[in-house]
Amino acid sequence: MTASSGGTAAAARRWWMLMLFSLAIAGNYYAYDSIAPVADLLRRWACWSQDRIGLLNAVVSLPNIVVALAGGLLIDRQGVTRVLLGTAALCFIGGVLTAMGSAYPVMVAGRLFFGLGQETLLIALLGGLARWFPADQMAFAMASFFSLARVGSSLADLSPVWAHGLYAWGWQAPLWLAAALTGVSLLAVCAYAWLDRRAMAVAYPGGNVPHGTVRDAWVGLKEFDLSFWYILALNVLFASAVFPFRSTFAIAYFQDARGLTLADAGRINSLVFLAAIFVTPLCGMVADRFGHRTLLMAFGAGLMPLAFLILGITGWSPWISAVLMGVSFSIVPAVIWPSTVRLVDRRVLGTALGLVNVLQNAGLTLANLLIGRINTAWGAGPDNPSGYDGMLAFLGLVSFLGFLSAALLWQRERGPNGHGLALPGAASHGQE
Ligand SMILES: N[C@@H](Cc1c[nH]cn1)C(=O)NCC(=O)O
Repeated sequence: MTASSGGTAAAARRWWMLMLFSLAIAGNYYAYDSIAPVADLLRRWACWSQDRIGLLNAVVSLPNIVVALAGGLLIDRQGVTRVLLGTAALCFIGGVLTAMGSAYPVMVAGRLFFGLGQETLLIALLGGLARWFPADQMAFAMASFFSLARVGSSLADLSPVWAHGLYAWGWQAPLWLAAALTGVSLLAVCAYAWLDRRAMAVAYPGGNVPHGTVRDAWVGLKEFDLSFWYILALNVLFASAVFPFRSTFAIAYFQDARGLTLADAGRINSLVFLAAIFVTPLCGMVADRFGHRTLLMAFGAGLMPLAFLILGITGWSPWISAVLMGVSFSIVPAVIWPSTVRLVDRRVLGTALGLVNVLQNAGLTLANLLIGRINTAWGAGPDNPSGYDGMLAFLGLVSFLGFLSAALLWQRERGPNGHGLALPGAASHGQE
C-alpha cells in the first residue's frame, strides 16, 4: 500500500490537504509580493532610495541560490512535514520582523528570514502534493495550487485598492496584514501536519516511513535523465524572463514606452496573474485528461517570445502581448511541475526540486541585474522609449531559449526514452 492509495476517505483527505496547501501558498505569495505596493510609501515617507527598496526583494531570492538545494536535501532526509513546519515558521518570523521594522536593518533581516523559508516551503508543498495525489489528478492538483498562489500575488498587487484604509496609516499596517497571512499559512501547515500524521499511521503502521539518504541524493543527481535537464532549462529560462519583467520592469516600461498611466500599467500587468488564476486549473485538467504535456509546454513556452516580439517590433496594443503572456503563464506552470515529478525518482524529488529552484533563483537574480544594466546603458526612460528595445530583445532571446528547451524535451519524449509525459494521467501510472 502506498500513502496515496485508498478509498473515499483517502480521496476526501487529499482534497483537504490540497485546500490547506493552497491556503499556505496564497498567504506566502501575498507576503512575497507585499513590498512593491508599499514601495511608493517607503520612497515618499521614509525617503528610501530605489536601491534600498530593491534590496528588500533581493534578500529573498539571494539566499536561495544556495539554500533551496539544502532545503530539498532536507526534505528527502527528514520528510515533507517537518520541513513544512520549520519553513512556514521561518516565513512567519520573517513576516513579523518585516512589519515591525521602521528601522531598515530590521526590515532587511525580516525579508532575509522570510527568504530562507520561502523557496523550501514551496518545494515541500509541491513534494507533499506529489506524495498524496495519484498521477491522473496531479496536474490538476498542482495547477489549482498555483492558481491560489496567483490569488495571493494578485491580492497583494491590488491591496492599495481593496485595503486602502491600511495604506493611510503608512507602510507598516499593510505589512502587518502580510505578516498575518504568513501566520495563516503556518496554521494551514500545522493542520496538514495533523492530517498527515493520521494518514501515515494508516499507510505505515510500524512507523517506518521511508526517507532518502544523502547518498541517494548524490546518486540520483548523477542519474537524472536528459529529459530532466531539458525541463530544468525550460523552468530556469521561463522564470528568468517572466518574473523580472512582471515584478520589476513592466510597469515602468508600459508607462515610459507605451504612454500608459500608472493605473493602466498596473492593470495590464495584473492581467497576467488574473488570467492565470482561472486558466491554470483548466490547463492542469487538460494535462490529466489528455496528456500531451510536452506539447502543451512547448506551445505555452512559445507564446512568451512571441509576446515580447510583438511588443518590440509592432505598434499593436500591449493588451495583445499581456493576453499571450497570461496564457503562457497559465500553461507552463500547470504542466511543468507535475511533469518534473514524473521525471525523477521519488526518493530524490526534494533534491531535484531544490536544484531547479536554486538555478531558477540564480537566473532571476542575474536577469534582474542584466536588464537593469541594459536599460541604463540604452538610456531607457520616458524621453527615450526605444531605449527599452534592448530589454525586450534580451527577454525575447531568453524566453526563446526556453521554448527551444521545451521543443527538445518534446522531441526526446516522443522517442524510446520517453517517460509517458504524452499519455493521459491514468494511462501513465505504470510509467512512474
Ligand atoms: N521559485 C519560485 C519563484 C517565486 C515567484 N513567486 C514566489 N516565488 C517559483 O518558481 N514559483 C513557481 C511559480 O510559478 O510561481
